Amino acid sequence: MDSRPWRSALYIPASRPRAMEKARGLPCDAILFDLEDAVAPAEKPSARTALAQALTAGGYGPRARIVRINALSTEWGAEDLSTIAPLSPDGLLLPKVSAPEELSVVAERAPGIPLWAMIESPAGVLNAPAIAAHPALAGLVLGTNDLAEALGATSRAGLAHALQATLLAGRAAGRVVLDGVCNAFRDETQLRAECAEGRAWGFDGKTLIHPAQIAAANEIFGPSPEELAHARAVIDAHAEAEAAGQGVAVLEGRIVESLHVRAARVLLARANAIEERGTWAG
Ligand SMILES: CC(C)(COP(=O)(O)OP(=O)(O)OC[C@H]1O[C@@H](n2cnc3c(N)ncnc32)[C@H](O)[C@@H]1OP(=O)(O)O)[C@@H](O)C(=O)NCCC(=O)NCCSC(=O)C[C@H](O)C(=O)O
Ligand SMILES: [Mg+2]
Repeated sequence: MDSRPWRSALYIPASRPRAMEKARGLPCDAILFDLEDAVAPAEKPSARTALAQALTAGGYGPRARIVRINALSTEWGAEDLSTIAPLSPDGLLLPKVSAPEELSVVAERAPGIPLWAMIESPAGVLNAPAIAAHPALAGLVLGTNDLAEALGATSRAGLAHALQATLLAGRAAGRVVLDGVCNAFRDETQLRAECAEGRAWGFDGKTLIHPAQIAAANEIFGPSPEELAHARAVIDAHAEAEAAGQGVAVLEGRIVESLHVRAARVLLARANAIEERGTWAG
């Protein structure tokens, strides 16, 4: 079982060297180095070079280093791929994926590198099951800004069906699925509400745009002390029932079956993986 946490995935425009430097000390689970929409056309070549230097220099510790390249249909995509793939990032994030064939083209040119797909168009959502099932795919990332524009949605509620359909597709294929960003990066209340909703729906974590958003995402997508205590109690109660020859236990007025024990073990394993990250020093 892979217990790697994905609570917080921070976008960093590769055109911001100070931000790429700062990320070496930030407690996010993943860094999404961006060569796409956060980088202006005139800055694309210099951002690509700066990112290659940052990846070569290293120092990102246990944070997953995922690079969002420009689509291969753009004038920058091919060079992004040929520059970044040899540096063995932990993943390549492809924007605006609408069909699994787009993954195959990249997988052929970057064999062995896990691919991530941004689902941020109506076609992407409708084809999410086939995209999620692609053998090179590690995870799906919701692009709620592009999706809202394409759908004409003016609230997160208007995106709910698309978000949940993507989550369903990702889960059916056993992939990591990350929620979209909260644009109001100084609004802690809105961020916490989105994180709580995303976690309740089943997302593994949230994509972020500012370091100030990391703590809330880590807290809300990570197991709470109460959840951990409950998980241990579930395991103990089930073990006691089993020792007494019963298949089902009762804890605090609720039944506990083996599926609850499985879920409790997953939670404890994730908590251990988070703890093992220790101090987050580079
Ligand atoms: C939103 C920002 C432009 C704000 O930047 P700024 O005004 O510089 O913020 P601060 O002054 O508060 O910064 C404080 C310090 O934090 C560092 N910083 C800021 N942002 C980041 C970051 N993302 N990663 C790492 N470090 C960061 C600053 O350098 C300051 O450091 P220090 O010098 O030590 O004080 C900016 O946050 C930003 O550019 N964010 C990322 C925007 C982005 O990537 N957007 C694209 C992805 S969102 C998207 O498109 C998803 C999807 O495709 C969709 O369709 O939805
Ligand atoms: Mg987008």
